[in-house]
Amino acid sequence: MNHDGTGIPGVALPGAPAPKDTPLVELRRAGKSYGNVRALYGVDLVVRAGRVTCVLGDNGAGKSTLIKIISGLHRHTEGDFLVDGRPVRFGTPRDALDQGIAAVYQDLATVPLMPVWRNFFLGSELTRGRRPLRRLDIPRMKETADRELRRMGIVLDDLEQPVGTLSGGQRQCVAIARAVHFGARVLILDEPTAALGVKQSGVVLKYIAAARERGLGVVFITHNPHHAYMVGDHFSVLRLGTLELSAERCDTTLDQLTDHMAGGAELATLKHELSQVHGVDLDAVPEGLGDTFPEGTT
Ligand SMILES: Nc1ncnc2c1ncn2[C@@H]1O[C@H](COP(=O)(O)OP(=O)(O)OP(=O)(O)O)[C@@H](O)[C@H]1O
Repeated sequence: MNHDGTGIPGVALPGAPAPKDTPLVELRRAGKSYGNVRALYGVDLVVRAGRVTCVLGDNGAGKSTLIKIISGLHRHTEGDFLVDGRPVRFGTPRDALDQGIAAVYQDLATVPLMPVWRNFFLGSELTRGRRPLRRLDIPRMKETADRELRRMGIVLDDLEQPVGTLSGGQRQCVAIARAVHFGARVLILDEPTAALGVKQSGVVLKYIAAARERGLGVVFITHNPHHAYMVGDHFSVLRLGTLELSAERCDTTLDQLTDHMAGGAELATLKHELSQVHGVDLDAVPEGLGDTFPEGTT
């Protein structure tokens, strides 16, 4: 059941949003091994209502493993995983969705040639009438999609336009609004700004803030400390499967965050290597690697 009484299976009942700062999801000394590979260990993380928890880390740091545990794709092999203070062990992503935990992945799982409203309800279509005369309730789907997008502050000229014609940022925003509509109270965003330009990234960051304003607990996975710092309330930096930094916004600066991401020693090595290359202006190399190179190349 979803909250508009449409009987959509597998969608969490939202109820009243939890008060701000309520812990929704908690990992305590959690870890995951794939056979002999210890991808994650000793990780403490709290996702709170009305707050954005940023998870940063370089390639292979364990970010995907962490979100796969929370979203029910993988089971943790060490420590505890709690939802609303109760230990859980999800078998499938459906179990996570039933608890209101929704992940929005980079590839978004949309059908590019289908209209926006149709993608909004993909897999959870509204119907009217009884079998064998049951059919899609197109007017209600269009009206609901329009209303929900507007509630998130997303105004599209035409919901009939194929989702493939939207910009990457707009598509992310539609996916966020969709997850919120279907009862998400914990929203996991897997590098939503990774493939976007500056302006589009700004649009997505705005809707991350909008989700927080609606009381959701947001987990924002990113390589980019600048994007994290613009909206984050808490920062967890992973390195080689373990937490290198866990800090509240008031306890860390953007420079410190960037430094943790870059790794001071690695930056020094890189600067040394660059100094051997003709034509590189070393004075222009900023303090952090995250500044120096586009996402995904550091
Ligand atoms: N299915 C798997 N089997 C074995 N090892 C895995 C598996 N998935 C991940 N790993 C290993 O676990 C470690 C963490 O990987 P993970 O994908 O969680 O990192 P990440 O921070 O998401 O990296 P990226 O930003 O590149 O996606 C890596 O060493 C990776 O090789």
